[in-house]
Amino acid sequence: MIRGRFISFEGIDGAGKSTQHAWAVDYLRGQGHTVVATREPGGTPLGEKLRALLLSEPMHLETEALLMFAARREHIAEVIEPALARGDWVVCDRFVDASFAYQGGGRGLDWKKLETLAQWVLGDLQPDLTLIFDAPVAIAQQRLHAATANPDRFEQEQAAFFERVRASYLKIATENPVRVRLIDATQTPNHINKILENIIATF
Ligand SMILES: Nc1ncnc2c1ncn2[C@@H]1O[C@H](COP(=O)(O)OP(=O)(O)OP(=O)(O)O)[C@@H](O)[C@H]1O
Ligand SMILES: Cc1cn([C@H]2C[C@H](O)[C@@H](COP(=O)(O)O)O2)c(=O)[nH]c1=O
Repeated sequence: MIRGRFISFEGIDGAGKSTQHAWAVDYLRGQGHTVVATREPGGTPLGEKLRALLLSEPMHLETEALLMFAARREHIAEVIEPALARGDWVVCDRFVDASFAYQGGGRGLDWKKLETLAQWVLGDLQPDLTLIFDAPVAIAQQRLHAATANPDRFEQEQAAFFERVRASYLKIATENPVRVRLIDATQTPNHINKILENIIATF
């Protein structure tokens, strides 16, 4: 059995990542692939319970990081690894880069602690392809405010927090030029669909 493929979608809140994630799942299914559409934090019954806590309850930044990785451990064991072993495509709305960008960049948690957690929880697992949807914070916040009546704990953060998260995503893109593709998310959804089609066809 040929191992499946693993694609993660990343970006600051409101950049338009979930819109493109939904489109890519439909597109890949239309191409005849068996696709597991999933997300983080979440993707398993336990992970979704942790997600509800993470998005609503105030907590220490290290507790936040540990819960993100606890949800991820469950997700990898229960969903991601079995799907890849079956030969399926895993298309995940956020993965480990979000921990570096949000808990590391946004909250200021020591990058080395995150690397230790990532080594423990992921081992050698990495997405085959990561799409980072990049937009200026002001544009992302405008989109978010237009779309969201009840912002969650992360969405309520100030612009300066998202500037740090965005800078971390840009650093991750620069440091991982093979795995990561940076996408200008200020373009129209249709234009971005075409860019994704090209990337998926050639990766
Ligand atoms: N390319 C785009 N141009 C204009 N508006 C967009 C674009 N992509 C998405 N939107 C709109 O912006 C809003 C946020 O989109 P979406 O939920 O995909 O963002 P997100 O990055 O996944 O945010 P979050 O991480 O908070 O879920 C939605 O109303 C969506 O319709
Ligand atoms: C995986 C992961 C996520 N987050 C944050 C980023 C977002 O604000 C929320 C998830 O909400 P979304 O609507 O699904 O984008 O969680 C994080 O801080 N760290 C992580 O590892």
